[in-house]
Amino acid sequence: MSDPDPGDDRADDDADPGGADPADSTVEAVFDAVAATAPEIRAALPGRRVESGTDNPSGESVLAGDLYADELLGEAITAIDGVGSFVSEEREAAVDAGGAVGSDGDGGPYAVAIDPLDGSSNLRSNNAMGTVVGVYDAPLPATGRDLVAAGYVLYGPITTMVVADESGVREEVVEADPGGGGDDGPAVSRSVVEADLTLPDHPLVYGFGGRVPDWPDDFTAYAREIEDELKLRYGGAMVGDVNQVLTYGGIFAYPALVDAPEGKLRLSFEANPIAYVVERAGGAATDGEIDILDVEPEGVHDRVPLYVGNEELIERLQAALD
Ligand SMILES: O=P(O)(O)OC[C@H]1O[C@](O)(COP(=O)(O)O)[C@@H](O)[C@@H]1O
Ligand SMILES: [Mg+2]
Ligand SMILES: [Mg+2]
Repeated sequence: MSDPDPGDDRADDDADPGGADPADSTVEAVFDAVAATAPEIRAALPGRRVESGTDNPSGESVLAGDLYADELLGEAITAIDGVGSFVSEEREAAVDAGGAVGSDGDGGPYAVAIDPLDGSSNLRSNNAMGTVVGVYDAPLPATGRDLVAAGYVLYGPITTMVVADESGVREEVVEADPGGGGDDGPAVSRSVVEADLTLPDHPLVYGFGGRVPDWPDDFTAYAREIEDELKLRYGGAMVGDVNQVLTYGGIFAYPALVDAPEGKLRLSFEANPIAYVVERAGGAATDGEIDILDVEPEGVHDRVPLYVGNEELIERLQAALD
């Protein structure tokens, strides 16, 4: 990962691995590819707000926008040297991208897991959504402890990309470069707007998914306390709701539900990458009992309850669910 310089404009084609650790240059290339496709995905959304007619492996209806983002990201990420496998919320099986994942002693080839469009039901209502990315140094399914980097793009009024690795968390603004990219594909301009993103100490906001009558009693009791202390900010896209927590401090949850104890969000594509980002930013993440990053998956499409935010709020939550 390059040393982020606040305010420094970066072009998608200026990543120079030089003498850097080859594993790090792969991570860099993954986020270069994600940034490069973001303006294209955004530009393609207006005509893709309709059902595609298919369901994904989680049994959810797939929109044309989900499929388009999946195709574009799949092409860009599988083309990267050092990526051995590509796994998507929208695909049943991993795509072999060449190279046995985790076979290099010092890192890589990596497995890249994506949620191409997170919160895509917001396409119809024109609200925020995003793309979630996890870079694992192990074949999937794996625990979040095998993540070497994770991040997300947020398609809000502006497009931002948050990237976390061992060294910390940064936020960039990503824009289509009007100069175009020529034969190398689309060019983007990237500015680091926050080089060391950390959760504010004093929490302000909360957002909890699912229907209140479907919440277990212990979570409902916790939520009643939180409602007295923080402001509700829930937009129906995990990426947007978590970004509010990272910006203002607080807690986001898609809890275990009475009839769905595993909640809604997917461990490999959503919960692990988001937990990694929030923990690197100084926060905490749990499934209600243990750190999300320690949850052992049985399959790549496993779901898990997710609670992330300021450490003190997550500790209280765990005590409330005991
Ligand atoms: O509509 P609900 O039940 O509030 O669910 C919202 C949650 O579902 C999701 O949209 C699931 O993600 P996908 O859109 O990628 O399936 C999350 O982003 C969000 O937190
Ligand atoms: Mg999602
Ligand atoms: Mg999705």
